[in-house]
Amino acid sequence: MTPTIAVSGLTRRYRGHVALDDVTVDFEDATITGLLGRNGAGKTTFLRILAAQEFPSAGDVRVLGASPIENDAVLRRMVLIREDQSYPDIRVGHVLRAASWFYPNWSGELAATLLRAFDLPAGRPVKKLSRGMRSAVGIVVGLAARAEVTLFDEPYAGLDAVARQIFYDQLIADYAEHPRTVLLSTHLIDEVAGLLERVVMIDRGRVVLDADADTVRGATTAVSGAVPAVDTFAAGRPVWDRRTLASHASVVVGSPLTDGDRAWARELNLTLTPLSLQQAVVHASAGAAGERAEGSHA
Ligand SMILES: Nc1ncnc2c1ncn2[C@@H]1O[C@H](COP(=O)(O)OP(=O)(O)OP(=O)(O)O)[C@@H](O)[C@H]1O
Repeated sequence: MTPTIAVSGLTRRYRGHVALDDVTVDFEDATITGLLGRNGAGKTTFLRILAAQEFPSAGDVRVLGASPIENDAVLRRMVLIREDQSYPDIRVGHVLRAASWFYPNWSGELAATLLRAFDLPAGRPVKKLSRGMRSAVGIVVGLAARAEVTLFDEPYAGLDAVARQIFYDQLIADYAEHPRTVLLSTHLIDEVAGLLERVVMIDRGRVVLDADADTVRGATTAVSGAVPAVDTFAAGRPVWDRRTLASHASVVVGSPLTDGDRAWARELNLTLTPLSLQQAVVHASAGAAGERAEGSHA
């Protein structure tokens, strides 16, 4: 089956700087993927290229089977909501009406529900809204568009914790009824961990981790105890972090543990602590980057 988004060899250079470096990645239909990475990693550039708001220096991008560039038929089936989304000087209700004309799957009912949930005044000019309220308008458009490809780039600037939870709840509820390909770029990994089915981490323009979210979670465990016991247990496993304090050691093991491993850890008096998705992703990407560096030296 053709993937909803197919990216191959994508590179984006800005003068001397490489923002995306030979990225090859696919996204299937009906998946919520977290697009993760540090500041300046290349996430926004990647999403903007998918939405044809930015152009590749090299490589190929297909969205819904075609190039999105100047392709109205594709662009109407995708939505990109950005953190710094700007709107013309019109009222909230007009923004929603314009969006309803553009997006063929637009749900007026969902837009009305979201407007109420975020307590947004339809008659107020967007320019007079607070920063968080402006973000909420973006989220209303992004969800009510029900676009087959839904891209959110850190969409919650200024949104308080309650409003962010409304966003997550509404996204998951509407996605359950109308599955689509969702990419969510975020730094709040643990906050969205429950939503994510897949994580793709970009580091300095390259994909350093692409995995099922549950696999990443299940594959990373902190193991701590007496130094010799920890070292015995960790021998032969991928170790992504190691700290020692006097006779105590703590390592992050980056491979899944079997029941036998757990029983052995108990015998060795070790403490096993599963990592949160955020911690797991940080270690997994550092591990992957390390392997990449070793590979390049080989
Ligand atoms: N128009 C541009 N001109 C020059 N450099 C750019 C341009 N747009 C992006 N870059 C550079 O490309 C790199 C990737 O930027 P990008 O905005 O994609 O990162 P990001 O992962 O979204 O970061 P953040 O999490 O901080 O939003 C950065 O080094 C940035 O400075």
